[in-house]
Amino acid sequence: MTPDETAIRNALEAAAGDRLASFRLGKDATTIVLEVGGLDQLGRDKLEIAVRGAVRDFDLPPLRIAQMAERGDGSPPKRGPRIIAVGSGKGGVGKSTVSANIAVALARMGVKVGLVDADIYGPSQPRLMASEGERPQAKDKKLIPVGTRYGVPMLSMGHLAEPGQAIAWRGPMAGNALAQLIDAEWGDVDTLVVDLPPGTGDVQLTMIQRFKPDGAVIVSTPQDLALMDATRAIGLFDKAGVPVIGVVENMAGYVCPHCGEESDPFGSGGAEAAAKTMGYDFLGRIPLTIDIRTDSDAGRPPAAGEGPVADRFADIARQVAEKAGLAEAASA
Ligand SMILES: Nc1ncnc2c1ncn2[C@@H]1O[C@H](COP(=O)(O)OP(=O)(O)OP(=O)(O)O)[C@@H](O)[C@H]1O
Repeated sequence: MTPDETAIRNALEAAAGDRLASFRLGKDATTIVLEVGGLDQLGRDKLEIAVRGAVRDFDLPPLRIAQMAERGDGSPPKRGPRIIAVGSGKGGVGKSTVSANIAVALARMGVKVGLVDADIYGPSQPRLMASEGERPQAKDKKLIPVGTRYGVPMLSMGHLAEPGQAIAWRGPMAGNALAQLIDAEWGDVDTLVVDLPPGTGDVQLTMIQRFKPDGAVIVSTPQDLALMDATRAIGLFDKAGVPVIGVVENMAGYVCPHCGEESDPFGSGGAEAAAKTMGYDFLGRIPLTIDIRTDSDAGRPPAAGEGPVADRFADIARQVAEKAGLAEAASA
């Protein structure tokens, strides 16, 4: 395979995921076969558009795209655990903190949940879940998730990179590494909480299209700017046909470490109002507290403990479970 062909294949895989049945670069034609079983017409059209877009910048002989429906019965393709994606419009709003704590709270409810840190720019889950420095083993070319003391097996881009090394993933490379994290040996895990990279660019869109999350949770701070960004994040999931489970407002209200009084230096309620205006569910509000930061930095997710913050995460997780149909999974 020439290097060019590898690049084209990577781009195709990033766009089509396991829907790419075959690809052949001939002299007179570029033949791409897509597996479209279980997709409706709109889904098929979107897939083809994504594939055409992915190879647009390559100088190729004319494209010949064939669609085949091996699973012609309309059943969805066989896949692993269901995916709950956690996204945000911009960085630093606490998306990773909220993802980790939702996963821990779900595990406490009895959901068989795993955590994937897809944040290629700054993977922080190993620190949050006290699994820094772990290296996942592999079996039959599949990664085996790292166990954590919170009953949530996990995999992170941070586990794949050397500690302290900056990660400069290019799109297709990131897509392939992420695929390894999701398509891992998850055992009896039936739900994956996936902490997406912050923002709403192409990397995020490609990931969402490729891994087709079953639902999305949006994390936002109360500030206006963050809210506008959150709106963009919602738009991104809408565009990809991923149902938005709801919005979590983080860093809402400051809880004084001395007297426990809650004040609102950045305002609060903005995310709730915006979510409701747009017709999305509001899942809850997490205050800004020193304890959340210090405990998180020390690898102790507040949701694993007791107290008001743990209760709030439990409440958010309960709603996520209900809305994503995980409750039956937990009680089954
Ligand atoms: N409710 C909170 N109270 C206090 N500190 C918080 C809260 N939520 C998050 N933090 C702190 O804010 C910082 C950023 O949080 P986090 O890494 O979860 O954000 P993120 O949106 O995932 O960021 P990034 O874009 O870097 O991935 C961390 O130091 C975290 O401990």
